[in-house]
Amino acid sequence: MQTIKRPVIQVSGVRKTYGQTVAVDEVSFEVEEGEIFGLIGPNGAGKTTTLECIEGLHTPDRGTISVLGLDPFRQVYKVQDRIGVQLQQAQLQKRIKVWEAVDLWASLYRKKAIDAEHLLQQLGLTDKRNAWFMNLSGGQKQRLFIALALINDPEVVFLDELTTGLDPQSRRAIWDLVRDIRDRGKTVFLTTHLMEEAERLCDRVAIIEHGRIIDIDKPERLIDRHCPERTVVLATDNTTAVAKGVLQG
Ligand SMILES: Nc1ncnc2c1ncn2[C@@H]1O[C@H](COP(=O)(O)OP(=O)(O)OP(=O)(O)O)[C@@H](O)[C@H]1O
Repeated sequence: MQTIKRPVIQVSGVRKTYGQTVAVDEVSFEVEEGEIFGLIGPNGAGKTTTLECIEGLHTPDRGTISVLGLDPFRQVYKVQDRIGVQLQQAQLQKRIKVWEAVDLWASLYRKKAIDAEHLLQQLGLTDKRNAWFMNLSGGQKQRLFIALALINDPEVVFLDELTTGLDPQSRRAIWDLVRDIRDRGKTVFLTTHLMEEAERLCDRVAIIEHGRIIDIDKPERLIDRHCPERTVVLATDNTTAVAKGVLQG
């Protein structure tokens, strides 16, 4: 018997503009409990704007968003307790130590945080607990961001361009960690511009271009439809092959 999964994120007819710029328009999709859902598109397509509307950081001009049955903008505190959000590099001080960052983040939540030492161990950061943030490698920084996003034991985790700039080995290590998060029953929503990342990691993917969703499906079906030749080109960071067609237009 097939289990019916409940949608944990519902986005319906969302439009968001910045002055004259229409960042996203008529965006609709649902993310099911326990899946890794990817939003893929080229630079400027509207990925971050969509993500930030779902996180409650922006209010859409039009349309509705529900996260775990709550309005992420009006019920921001209730939602924040139940979601984990990946930070961007510039949001951590250079001279904060790994354990201090984890301790600080744990203190921001009303509910009891999960065991920080265990979390650092799971993410391979125990040896780095006394290191300054600025002295971590790119992959270690991203692992720390994942640790911070998991500190409140969230039901839904949001990751924005998590592996951009990482070498292939670090990227694969991060993918394993993201799969672990899903396998522990959490829902993951991520943005990427790498088709390879979407293909290897995501259960379902939405393609966004010029602010509009053009297709949603399992990655292998999207590749069949949108890049049947599977022509590959080098991505902007020169490390990963991406499928032409989806990202190159
Ligand atoms: N705060 C802002 N003010 C004005 N325009 C913005 C703002 N944020 C985003 N935009 C514009 O909205 C559009 C969508 O941007 P967004 O950052 O959502 O795209 P993206 O797909 O995440 O791009 P990237 O992959 O480069 O991060 C772009 O044209 C961008 O220039």
